[in-house]
Amino acid sequence: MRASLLQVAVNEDEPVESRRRRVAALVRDQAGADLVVLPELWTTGAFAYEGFGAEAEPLQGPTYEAMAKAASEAGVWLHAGSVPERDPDGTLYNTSLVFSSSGELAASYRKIHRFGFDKGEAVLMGAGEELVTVRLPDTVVGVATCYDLRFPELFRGLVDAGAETFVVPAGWPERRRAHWTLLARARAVENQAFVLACGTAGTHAGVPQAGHSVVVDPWGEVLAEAGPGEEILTVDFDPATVAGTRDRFPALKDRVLGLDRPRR
Ligand SMILES: O=C(O)CCC(=O)C(=O)O
Repeated sequence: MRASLLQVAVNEDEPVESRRRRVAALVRDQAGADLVVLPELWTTGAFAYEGFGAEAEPLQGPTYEAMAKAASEAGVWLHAGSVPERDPDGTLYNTSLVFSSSGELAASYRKIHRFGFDKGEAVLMGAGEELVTVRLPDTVVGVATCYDLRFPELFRGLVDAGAETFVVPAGWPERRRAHWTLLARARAVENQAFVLACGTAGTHAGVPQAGHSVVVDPWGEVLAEAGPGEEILTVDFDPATVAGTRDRFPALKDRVLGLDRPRR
């Protein structure tokens, strides 16, 4: 299976509509890949909180339209990263969109763990409540977004729902880059799954982005890692490795369930 992670540069000097057109062209260039992955909030920038309201879209908004078309033109499955979605009730969500190779919406995921503590996304956006997996021709993908990477129980939930490959779009900041790589590898090892973690490059709202998108195999080995700038990271991997690893080293079978709840 061939995946291309598009580590898009998100800088404020590029208008959102230009970036949308540029990214659609990059997706179209990936014909031949099985899966293309975009980062979190690549239209607005994950830290450009002030723009969330103005740039928010209905689910089937301009980014949805452009990405559905690009996926079908390239004939690739596309995890189109996330958009600031405005629900009909007015609530904003950080929503990921996954399209099939014919451009149908296969899944959408509203980010569960919102980042910012008492500001930014954490106060401006609603929290998703549903775990999302999506069956691709060669693997079952579990979807998570950026800050979600810090919450292993979410990934265990995705494993229980059948996930073999985690796709994690992000807008991870440079200042915590060491955590990004470490957590991507940890989620891969503990769940014996592939992790495809796609961040942004550039600087927006004064926050330099980490780049360094990474693909990790179920043994925790880094198969490919991007540098800091805009880059297309292409990797070939065999999803059957997941079942092989889980058979040969069946640690997931030794789980003791319910330890995340206090016991009497
Ligand atoms: O957890 C982190 O360090 C970064 C998270 C983040 O930037 C986000 O979720 O947007």
